[in-house]
Amino acid sequence: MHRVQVELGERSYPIDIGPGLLQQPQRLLNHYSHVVIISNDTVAPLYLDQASQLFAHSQLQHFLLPDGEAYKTLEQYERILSFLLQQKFPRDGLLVALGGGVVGDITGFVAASYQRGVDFLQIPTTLLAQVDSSVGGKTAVNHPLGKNMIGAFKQPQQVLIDTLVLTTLPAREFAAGMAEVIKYALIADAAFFAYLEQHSAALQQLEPDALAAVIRHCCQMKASIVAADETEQGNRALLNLGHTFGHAIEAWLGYGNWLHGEAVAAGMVMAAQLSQHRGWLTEAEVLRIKQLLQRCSLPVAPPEGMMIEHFLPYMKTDKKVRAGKMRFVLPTSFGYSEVIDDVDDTELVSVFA
Ligand SMILES: NC(=O)c1ccc[n+]([C@@H]2O[C@H](COP(=O)([O-])OP(=O)(O)OC[C@H]3O[C@@H](n4cnc5c(N)ncnc54)[C@H](O)[C@@H]3O)[C@@H](O)[C@H]2O)c1
Ligand SMILES: O=C(O)C(=O)C[C@@H](O)[C@H](O)[C@H](O)COP(=O)(O)O
Ligand SMILES: [Zn+2]
Repeated sequence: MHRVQVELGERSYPIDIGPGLLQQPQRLLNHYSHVVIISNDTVAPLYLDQASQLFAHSQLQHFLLPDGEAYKTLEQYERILSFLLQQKFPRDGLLVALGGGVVGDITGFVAASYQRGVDFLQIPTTLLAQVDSSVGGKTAVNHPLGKNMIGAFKQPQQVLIDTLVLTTLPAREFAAGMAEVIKYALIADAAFFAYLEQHSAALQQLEPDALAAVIRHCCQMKASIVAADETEQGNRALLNLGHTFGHAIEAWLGYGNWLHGEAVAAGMVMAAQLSQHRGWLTEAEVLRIKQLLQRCSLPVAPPEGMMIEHFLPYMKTDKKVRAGKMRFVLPTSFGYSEVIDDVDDTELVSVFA
């Protein structure tokens, strides 16, 4: 087992990574008298029994959401709150998110707000959730007018990553997780990009050593970024590479039509093309990015029919907007990205017309 620590003073917590952790109750740091596991109707039949064994000494209940990004909504958030209130769930209880990023984000937001905050544990079951969404405390639900627009920062008490659960993950979902993995390489780690080029086939075959190494590396990178900037006042925004475009794609198509990771993949290519336009990346470097994404079965262009005028309304309400100006995370060299605030509509139209 590997442990990565997120250093946030009194809100610090460990991320434990290894095969079979769902069957190791001794890994749990804290014990609670009341526990509610929140999952969905795809993950629960696979892993709810195992996860329940972790809490054999607690009063345990579960709540299942319908599966999908389309249900990361205020309506489902309210359903969970009503359940907790009906069950008289106490303020010193523990909520457990068992699932992918959708379950994690909505459970985290409930944990941030139920009785002004209760403890929660992340048990991420997708690659995307294991390398990204379960770490760092961003929680949210979507709104038709914008992605993740309603939420809070709320750190979990612990993140428990059982790498064996990835054996049941559909290939398309694994690919979506690879988009966030490649994102870390483009933010700050060209050597990691080269590693991914060499190991993308092994990763898709779930080769245990490569998989554990990649999950650990991404968690370490995210833990460092979050420890330095918990609430995104500065460099945490780098984790948004590809998301300014990607979130627009998800919202414009209707949540769930493209997976989050797929939208981020296309968004990272758009960001790279903007960098090429500015002379920060060469054509060959943009091609290298596209080729790795394609080798991971990810899209490298926006959806058919989506033009820059469809992106702009969403991008103008992006959470990175400051003083009315859009800000973009762009690679300023290969394997290094920065937040850029002087991109205007004219440049976007000229690059993506
Ligand atoms: N909070 C953050 O920092 C952060 C970071 C990245 C993404 N996100 C959010 O995460 C969400 C995407 O997460 P996701 O990609 O995990 O999608 P998801 O939660 O929808 O899960 C993907 C699919 O896989 C299924 N599934 C989950 N685990 C499985 C398993 N082990 N075996 C079989 N099926 C399994 C799910 O039921 C679902 O159908 C988006 O809403 C995105 O905005 C948040
Ligand atoms: O943790 C972060 O910070 C991220 O930006 C990680 C992203 O992968 C994630 O999709 C996040 O939810 C996007 O941030 P948002 O603030 O634009 O919702
Ligand atoms: Zn993301």
